[in-house]
Amino acid sequence: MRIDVVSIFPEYLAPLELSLIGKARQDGLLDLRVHDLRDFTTDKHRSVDDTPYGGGAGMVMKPEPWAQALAAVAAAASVAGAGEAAGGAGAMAAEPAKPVLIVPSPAGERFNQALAHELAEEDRLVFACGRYEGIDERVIEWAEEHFTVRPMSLGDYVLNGGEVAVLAMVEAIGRLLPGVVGNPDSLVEESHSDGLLEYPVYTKPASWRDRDVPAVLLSGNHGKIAQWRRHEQYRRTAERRPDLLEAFDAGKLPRADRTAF
Ligand SMILES: Nc1ccccc1-c1cnco1
Repeated sequence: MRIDVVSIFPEYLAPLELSLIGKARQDGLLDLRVHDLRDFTTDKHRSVDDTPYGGGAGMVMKPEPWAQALAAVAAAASVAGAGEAAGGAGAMAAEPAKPVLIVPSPAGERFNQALAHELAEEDRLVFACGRYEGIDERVIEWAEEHFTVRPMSLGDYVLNGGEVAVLAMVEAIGRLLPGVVGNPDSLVEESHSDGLLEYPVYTKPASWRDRDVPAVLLSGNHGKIAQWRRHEQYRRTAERRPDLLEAFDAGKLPRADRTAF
């Protein structure tokens, strides 16, 4: 997968050089490139924002630098994509699909684990990090010609820009790519992997500050352990995220199991 990120604070994305995602990049499992929006300005002040039409506080990001940056990214990525799609010299180059352009925004669709899995299937992703009061809306309209545009929110709260959201989304997506996580089994029993919260985990010592590990986990009875873990998932989800449990009430949770909540 190739990921391009455009930001006025490229150094904000430095954490993506670390740990799991950093190693995936070194191993060639993820081609992630960060671009400075100011490199696509033409004035001596490298300005990227201006006052909003209609008045109001704050500044709006100018359209032209974004169009220049996104067009450059689309062109660069499509050259790479076309090469792959062509299957080598001589073959007819297949028209690469339009990259997905994710625009982090409080006004976007809600990002979740299902979307992380969906986006992990894409060949290319482009992230546009807005700042100030946002990006001139005409950029989003123009971008539809070159991208599948998806404004996306991490949740109902306000950030100062899209970079933090990109860090979270790239980690959530990147870790799902083949070969990135050492043991793929560990991706199966995580919170939200099956729509429920994960069960509690314990390690040595078996007794710590007068608190004991649940006896079933020391029993060696794998059927009982699996049953206990599943029950804990439902109990936790009912307690902390009843909204998620609705989907299970509808189809996944046998009624008999509801007696415990
Ligand atoms: N508040 C924001 C401001 C700028 C870019 C993204 C966001 C955002 C994303 N998810 C929640 O908020």
